[in-house]
Amino acid sequence: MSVLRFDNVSKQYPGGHVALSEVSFEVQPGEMLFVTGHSGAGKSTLLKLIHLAERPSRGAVLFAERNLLKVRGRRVPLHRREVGVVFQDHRLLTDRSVFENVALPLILRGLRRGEIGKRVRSVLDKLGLGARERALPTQLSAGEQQRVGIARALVGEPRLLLADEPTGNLDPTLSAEIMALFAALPERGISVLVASHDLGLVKRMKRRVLVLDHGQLADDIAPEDLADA
Ligand SMILES: Nc1ncnc2c1ncn2[C@@H]1O[C@H](COP(=O)(O)OP(=O)(O)OP(=O)(O)O)[C@@H](O)[C@H]1O
Repeated sequence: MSVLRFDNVSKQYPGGHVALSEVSFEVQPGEMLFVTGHSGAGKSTLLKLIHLAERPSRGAVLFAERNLLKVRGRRVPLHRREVGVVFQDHRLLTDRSVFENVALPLILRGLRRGEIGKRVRSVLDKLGLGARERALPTQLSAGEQQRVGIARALVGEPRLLLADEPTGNLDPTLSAEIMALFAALPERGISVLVASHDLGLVKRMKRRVLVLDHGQLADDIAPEDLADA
């Protein structure tokens, strides 16, 4: 069973701009892949359709065989529990501590305090942030801030992690560290889909790459074919 399937998905924004055109692909559980392409190619739009920030104009997006068109109203938050999202600007609450930022998704779910503490500390430890739980985001380095964003996306134990230009603000060393964190997730059964326009970084990771060109899926490159791409 695939974790994600796009069946001939098109997205036309109000105003007429076609951001995605008849895109089809499938992602298996525990697979890590990239989506790349020029600015405006449709990378962010593709991710938005998966976490239901946008809806397709035509075609179907299936998550664990569930057609997301049928996910409406109160079911949207339930769907989002299964999909963690990491943004380039990490979108942390600046007046809340690292612990509180990461705890937020679990508080919204109504989990008990003890359970929240256990889960938040476990994910902070895994990401090397155990000693920083009381810090405010502004007291952290850029790489640490991004790791807090990743911790918040992972604390709910999603099936799929989406990351939109997650290393856009980081230097090459920190980018490589963040990518190594992502690359370790598939062995925990978490699929990872990363949007990035950084071709060098994408190639170094030696994973499957979807290439978007003006909204069309121009290529779907297997890791073994990457050197020739
Ligand atoms: N809300 C919107 N309304 C209208 N057009 C939009 C909207 N969001 C995106 N677009 C357009 O859709 C196209 C695809 O945008 P998208 O953000 O998906 O591209 P991208 O590949 O992520 O680009 P970038 O690398 O610059 O972030 C662009 O031409 C963009 O201007």
